[in-house]
Amino acid sequence: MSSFSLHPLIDNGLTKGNPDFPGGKLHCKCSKNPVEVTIKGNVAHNHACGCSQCYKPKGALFSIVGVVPVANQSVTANGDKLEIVNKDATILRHACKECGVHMYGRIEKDHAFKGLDFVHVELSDDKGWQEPQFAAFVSSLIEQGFPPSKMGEVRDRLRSIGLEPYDVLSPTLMDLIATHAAEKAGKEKL
Ligand SMILES: N[C@@H](CCC(=O)N[C@@H](CSCO)C(=O)NCC(=O)O)C(=O)O
Ligand SMILES: [Zn+2]
Ligand SMILES: [Zn+2]
Repeated sequence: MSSFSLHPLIDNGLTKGNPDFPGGKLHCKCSKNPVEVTIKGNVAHNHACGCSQCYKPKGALFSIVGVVPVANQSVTANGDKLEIVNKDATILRHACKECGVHMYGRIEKDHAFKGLDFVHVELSDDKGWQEPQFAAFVSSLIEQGFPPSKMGEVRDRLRSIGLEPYDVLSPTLMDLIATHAAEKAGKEKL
C-alpha cells in the first residue's frame, strides 16, 4: 500500500475510454444549484498534471485534465457561480465560488492551445471519457512541498499504471508549442 494518492481516478489503474463516447456533463460539488458544464464528444490529451495550478481533489497529488474544442463546451446551469481563479494565468480557470471546483479553463491570449478548454472528467458521472495518456509536470510536486526523496516512488507508480512521467508536457504537446513558436517567429521549415 502506497502512502500517497496519485488521484482517485487512477489509483487502481486506468479505465479505458470509449472511442465512440458522445460526450457528457460535468458538475461542481455543490449539493444545491451545482454548476453544470455540457461537453460534446470526448476529451483529448487527457493527462495527470502535477502542477500547482490545476484542480486536484483533496489528498491527490495530481489533477486529471484533458482538452476539448471551445465550441464543444458550454455552461448549461448556474454559470453565475463561476469566477476566474487567477486572471494572470495563461489558462483562465473558471471555478465555482462556493465549492472551489474548476469547471473549465480557457486560454484567451495567443498560445498553441488557444481554442481548447481544459476540463476534469472526474466531475462527470458519465462513463467513456478518454483515459489519461501520460503524466505532466511531475517534478512540480516538489514546489508544492512533496519530498524529493519520494519522487522515484511517484514515477514508478505512474509507469506501473502505464503513464509515462514528464516534467513538462508530453513530446507531442511540446512539439505543438514549439511549432507555434516557430510559426510566430517566421521560421522556415527545414
Ligand atoms: N511548475 C509550475 C508549472 C505550471 C505550468 O506551467 N502548468 C502548465 C500545465 S497545466 C495543464 O497541463 C501550464 O500550461 N500552465 C499555464 C497555466 O497554468 O496557466 C507549477 O507547478 O505551477
Ligand atoms: Zn459548486
Ligand atoms: Zn496543470
